[in-house]
Amino acid sequence: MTLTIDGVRFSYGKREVLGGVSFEVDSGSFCALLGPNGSGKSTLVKVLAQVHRASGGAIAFDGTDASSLDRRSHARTVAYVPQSGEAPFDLTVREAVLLGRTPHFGLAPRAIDWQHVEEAIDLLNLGDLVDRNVSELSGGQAQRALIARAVAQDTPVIVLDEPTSALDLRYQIETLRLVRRLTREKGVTALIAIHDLNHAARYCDQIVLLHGGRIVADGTPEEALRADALTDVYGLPITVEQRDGSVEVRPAVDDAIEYKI
Ligand SMILES: Nc1ncnc2c1ncn2[C@@H]1O[C@H](COP(=O)(O)OP(=O)(O)OP(=O)(O)O)[C@@H](O)[C@H]1O
Repeated sequence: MTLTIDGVRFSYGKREVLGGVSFEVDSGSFCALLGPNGSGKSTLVKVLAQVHRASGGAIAFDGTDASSLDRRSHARTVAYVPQSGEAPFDLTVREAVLLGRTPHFGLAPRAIDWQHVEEAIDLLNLGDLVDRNVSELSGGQAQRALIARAVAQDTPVIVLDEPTSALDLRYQIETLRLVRRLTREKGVTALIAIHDLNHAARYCDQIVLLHGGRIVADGTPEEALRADALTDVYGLPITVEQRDGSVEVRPAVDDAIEYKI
């Protein structure tokens, strides 16, 4: 399913934080949304998840305007992985993952719903934790439960807000590989807000770079990750090299120079 974001604007009160954002993610593509703190990544992901309503522009799924979908149809189209602090705390892991199935069933979950739940639990390696309360989990375990909930939702589009921020290196890589697998094997269209430029370059097909609520680059990792643009956006010298078939981004920081935080 093609995701089209066309001139999306959003303001918190009077302060505009998305100033007309437009890009498209092809069906079955894995797109990284990059940009420094405060550039608008989470806000855009929340607009896509209908947590926030855009003040201008439009979002479409295969040409269907998102605003024409009711809540249930939207939830059958887009799964949202929020940041780990937003986990549903009063539930067990299994119950939290089952929440992902609520757009699909009526009064009670069916066998097919439990099948999706068990598959997602298995994929995220949560088998030992299923009966634990989400509030008792570590940040990374709770983050995996949120990802499992979105996987169980079994939607053609998935949007993830820094899903790897609380994960150790193994689970960062496994999560990125899992999302990429969903794109490759199930044709899911994925958009991930992420800070690690090298992980984005390695696992994603498309990079969208945001700065101050506007897009400054959009393309393949090779096209979008340019040293001059990154240096400008992140405010410190950055070099970009090709290594092992992937783009590698490195800060070229001179420790003698003071950078303002
Ligand atoms: N609930 C809110 N109320 C008011 N302003 C907000 C709110 N949430 C975010 N902002 C502001 O909107 C801007 C964009 O924030 P957003 O969280 O979308 O950025 P981000 O790129 O995801 O940042 P980070 O990398 O730090 O997570 C920031 O200036 C932020 O201060």
